[in-house]
Amino acid sequence: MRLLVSGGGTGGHIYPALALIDAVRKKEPSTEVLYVGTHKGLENKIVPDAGIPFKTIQIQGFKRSLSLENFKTVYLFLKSVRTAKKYLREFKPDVVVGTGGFVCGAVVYAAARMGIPTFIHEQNSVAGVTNKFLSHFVDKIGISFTEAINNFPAEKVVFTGNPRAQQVAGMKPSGRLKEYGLEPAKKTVLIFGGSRGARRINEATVESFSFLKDKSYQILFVTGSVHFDKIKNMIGTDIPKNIVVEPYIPDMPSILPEISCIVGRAGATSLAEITALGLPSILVPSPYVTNDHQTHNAQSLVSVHAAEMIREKDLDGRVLADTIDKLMSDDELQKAMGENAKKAGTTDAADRITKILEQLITEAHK
Ligand SMILES: CC(=O)N[C@H]1[C@@H](OP(=O)(O)OP(=O)(O)OC[C@H]2O[C@@H](n3ccc(=O)[nH]c3=O)[C@H](O)[C@@H]2O)O[C@H](CO)[C@@H](O)[C@@H]1O
Repeated sequence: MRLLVSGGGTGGHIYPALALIDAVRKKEPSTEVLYVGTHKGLENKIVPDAGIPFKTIQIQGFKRSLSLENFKTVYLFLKSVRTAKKYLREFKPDVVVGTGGFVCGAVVYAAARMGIPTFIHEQNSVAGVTNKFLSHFVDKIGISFTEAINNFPAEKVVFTGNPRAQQVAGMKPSGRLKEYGLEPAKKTVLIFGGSRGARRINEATVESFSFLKDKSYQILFVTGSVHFDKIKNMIGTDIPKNIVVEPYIPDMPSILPEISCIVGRAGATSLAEITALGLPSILVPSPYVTNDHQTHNAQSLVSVHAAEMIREKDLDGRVLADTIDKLMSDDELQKAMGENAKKAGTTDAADRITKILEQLITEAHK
């Protein structure tokens, strides 16, 4: 298969794409892949680091208010469609996949206009702007929450789940926590604010240190690369012995099976990982995302007693520490929440999507 994938900006759009590429390559080892992103998004580092051929186009998102910048956005969109068409003519993909973010808007739109089979994946319960736009042009749409069907032409929609879930499902503890100076034998709480980190979660975590410093469990606190220096300065040299602070974990799936509880945002790809492994979680949805979709994501787990939710407006060090401690002091509760999380997961998304791509290619050759 010749597979062109585009998606970017944040990890939540990139890791599902990489998981899908991984699955397609496992099934068809001769598959040729090209990934198209921007030089500004996280994909500019994550994709080349994964050894996947990578090309960039320049694009930017629309401002919600009427502004001169929007004229520049339209100009860049039309220019990026031309660049995308050039890449498509050179690479000659059998199928083009978009996993969200502005960049895939231009690439998937260009492919559809050229008559190449197209598929988009929506990770969230409420669709993003790019996927809503693209839904009018693509052949098929994979969703990860049944509610998302309302955002799209129903006849194109297939429930697939998130391919990242399949990648992490069944992974076993590997002892990797040792590399971060943690003790694999101890229970570990992982705190992180999505792929870019979250200022409020970081600040509340630093405030919670004084309440958590003498606990029997340990904490891996991941700040997000851009926040790391500031947080390190805020903490100073007085880091409690049971807490390790890191900017970013490049290979998150390898450490997740050793984690007892996750504290984080409610990004859809993080939730796919949490449910694939059956982990209890404490979720602080970002209030800054389109249509408050992270609260919807979080509620899907809270409603089945798989997660606790703290609204960002209610978050401080004391609330965070108390919520963590309540969960970490109750093995039965951890177990029950973990089991409920696992029941909520779908772990064959990559296989389902691979099958759809194969069908699209077969139909195109008829
Ligand atoms: C602010 C924003 O727009 N967030 C959106 C973004 O979140 P974001 O990019 O934060 O995505 P998610 O929380 O869904 O996923 C984060 C991904 O990054 C990985 N990771 C994270 C930290 C780290 O140190 N190492 C690492 O590998 C996680 O394992 C996970 O695979 O995309 C999601 C999926 O469309 C959306 O639901 C979110 O609302």
